[in-house]
Amino acid sequence: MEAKQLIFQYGTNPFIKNLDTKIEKGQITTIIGPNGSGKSTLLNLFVNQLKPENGSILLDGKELSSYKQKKLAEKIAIVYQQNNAPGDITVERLVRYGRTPYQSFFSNKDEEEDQVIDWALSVTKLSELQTKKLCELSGGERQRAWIAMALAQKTDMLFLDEPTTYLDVYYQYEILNLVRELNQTFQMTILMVLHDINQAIQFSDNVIIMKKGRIVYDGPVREGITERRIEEVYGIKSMIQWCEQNKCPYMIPLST
Ligand SMILES: Nc1ncnc2c1ncn2[C@@H]1O[C@H](COP(=O)(O)OP(=O)(O)OP(=O)(O)O)[C@@H](O)[C@H]1O
Repeated sequence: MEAKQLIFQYGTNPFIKNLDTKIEKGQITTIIGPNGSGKSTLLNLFVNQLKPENGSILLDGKELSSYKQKKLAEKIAIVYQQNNAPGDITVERLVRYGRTPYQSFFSNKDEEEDQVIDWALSVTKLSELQTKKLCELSGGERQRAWIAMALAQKTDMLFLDEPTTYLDVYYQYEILNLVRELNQTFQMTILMVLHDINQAIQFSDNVIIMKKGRIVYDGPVREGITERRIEEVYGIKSMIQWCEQNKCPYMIPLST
């Protein structure tokens, strides 16, 4: 997936100007940046929820805007930070909604549909909870249910907008480990927005760093996150250290 010379504006002032980027197939790309830098805007442009003023977004070499909504839903699944559904809906029913793009008058056999639902529930470790209502789940379980629904769409690409917000550190890592597993086991292309820089380092191949609607860095995560760039983008001093156990760098914000 590729964005070329993208221009987008809210109201009259262009917010995103001549933005170019490429989302690498089969990799995990994370968008980071301060509040209001344009992370969700970019993600929403990539799923055709927002329309650019100019420039193009290509998906498999074809203009994103030329895809019918149903066809696009067979290619990209998205999990938002806050998802809405009636609390009394069961997990199984929610996950079944993920099959909507595939439903037609000549519907697939029920068995095939059930197999996909079972697969999505099992990957997200929700098989035992499938008869529970959403309102009876913990925050982490609920987020997994939304991911299961997205998986039921059977897409190659999974986009997530701040999937760990409102979760404690245990569930944050549970979700991020699941995302990594989906990437490694099923070669899903992942694009997500995260706030936590250390989680971005730990779980991504590539990072897009945004500030005020433009891309400051776009490339391999470990090369992109430097003390200098953290200061330039977030305005804070920091120290990047090496964690032997995780075999990856981590960023410590400094208080002065
Ligand atoms: N619907 C809208 N109408 C007008 N301006 C908007 C709208 N949505 C977002 N903006 C503005 O666009 C800018 C980018 O917003 P966006 O939500 O993409 O940032 P973000 O990096 O995802 O922020 P956060 O980290 O706070 O979620 C902000 O200045 C925001 O106020």
